[in-house]
Amino acid sequence: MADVLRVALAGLGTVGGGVIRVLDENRELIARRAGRPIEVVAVSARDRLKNRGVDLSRFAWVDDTATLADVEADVIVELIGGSDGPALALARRTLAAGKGLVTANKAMLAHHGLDLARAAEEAGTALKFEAAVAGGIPVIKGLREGAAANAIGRVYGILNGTCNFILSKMESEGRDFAEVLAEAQALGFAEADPSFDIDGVDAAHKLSILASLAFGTAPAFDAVEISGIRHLLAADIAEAAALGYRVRLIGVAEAGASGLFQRVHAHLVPSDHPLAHVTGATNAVVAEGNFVGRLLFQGAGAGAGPTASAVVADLIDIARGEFGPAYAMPADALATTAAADSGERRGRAYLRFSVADRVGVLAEIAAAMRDAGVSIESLIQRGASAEGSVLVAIVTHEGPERCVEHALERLRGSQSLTGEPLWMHILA
Ligand SMILES: NC(=O)c1ccc[n+]([C@@H]2O[C@H](COP(=O)([O-])OP(=O)(O)OC[C@H]3O[C@@H](n4cnc5c(N)ncnc54)[C@H](O)[C@@H]3O)[C@@H](O)[C@H]2O)c1
Ligand SMILES: N[C@@H](CCO)C(=O)O
Ligand code: NA
Repeated sequence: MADVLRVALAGLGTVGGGVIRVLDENRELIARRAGRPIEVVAVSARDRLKNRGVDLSRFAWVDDTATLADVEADVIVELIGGSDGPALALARRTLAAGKGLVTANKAMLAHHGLDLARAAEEAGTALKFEAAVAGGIPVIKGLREGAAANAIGRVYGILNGTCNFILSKMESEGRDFAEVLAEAQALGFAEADPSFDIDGVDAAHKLSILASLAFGTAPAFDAVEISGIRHLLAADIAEAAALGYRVRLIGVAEAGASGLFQRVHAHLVPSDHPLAHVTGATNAVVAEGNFVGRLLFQGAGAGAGPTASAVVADLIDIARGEFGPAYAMPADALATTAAADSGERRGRAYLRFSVADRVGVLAEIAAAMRDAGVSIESLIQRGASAEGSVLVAIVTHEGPERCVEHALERLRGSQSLTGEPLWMHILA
């Protein structure tokens, strides 16, 4: 083993800048823990002249990011982002050259993780991605190593800091979604395309990685049912609070009778559940193991310091020679599992309708529920808006989700509805 672990770094933005700061500030400690110093030898980003507040003059600069894979380094750290394009080109070239790859890029892993894992195995090198899921929280290590003895029944959690920040602000300040979004973007943890955050795609990228580790299955991003928080109103959050719940965007993966079920959706979380108390950009992941019981991982899911902390932890593992297959078992041993039929799902639902304020509307909604076999637990109707609409919020008893779908189909096109109904699941 060489005396030094040589690192080349692609991408010098929020996370890349953070990695240089962590390696500088904790240099001695990291060298002692890793058994040898970890040295950045070369860097690459789009703009060489940009002031990043760190001294880059000590590193070789590489203009063409893909060729960073060819420099004399042991590990390439990819912090550019994007599922394809320069990040993927660099990742493939790095592994083909037999060098280790550390990445925070959940979009790339969700789409190409299996191929990259195979390439790493063929080359006998490391592919590590602790920073890609829940930033600084060691949840990849937790599932891959700490919980490795368990069959996992379900893994779920708050996987997107931007959405959780928005939902907590809506909750504490009673403001609507659009007002809070700009504030979240200004904080630097939103994705380059913030629709990835608010439409649930980023959380789905992360969920597909967690599910693979938890269930020993090939990552299956296309099988994740995805919806986001764009259509939530401050009134939904207030209704949820009145009913004893908080609203959180939850990614959940669960082994079902017909296959693996994966969904990202706004949920009502009972206010005594640990996830109800996770506020701001914090992330939290729960894993239910058959021997260890319920594990809760919680902490900073985004931001320069926490995310860089996870990147450097991966580098320390590689410096120690401690790495195995990327997904905890060889890529060819990962099962290809069918997506569970969502029609099998049972649960309780929160349904919100914007309706015209006139006679018979409530009866029409109640009839659609009755005819579809949905049992209503509670129903609240609240005040008229300027446009003469009122909000009707319904909580159902537990039952098949398919029945709720049928009820909503019956109401589609109804003159009584003044907007699209909103459906949130209630976390069990
Ligand atoms: N910011 C976070 O909190 C966070 C948390 C977890 C994971 N991530 C992931 O980490 C990665 C980096 O995120 P970030 O927030 O640091 O992004 P960023 O936009 O702050 O930085 C991106 C860097 O990549 C460089 N870059 C962009 N396109 C390039 C190209 N074509 N060629 C060469 N360099 C290019 C930019 O110059 C910049 O230095 C992404 O995959 C992101 O999803 C970010
Ligand atoms: N955009 C992501 C960054 C961390 O992956 C978030 O808001 O959680
Ligand atoms: Na992590």
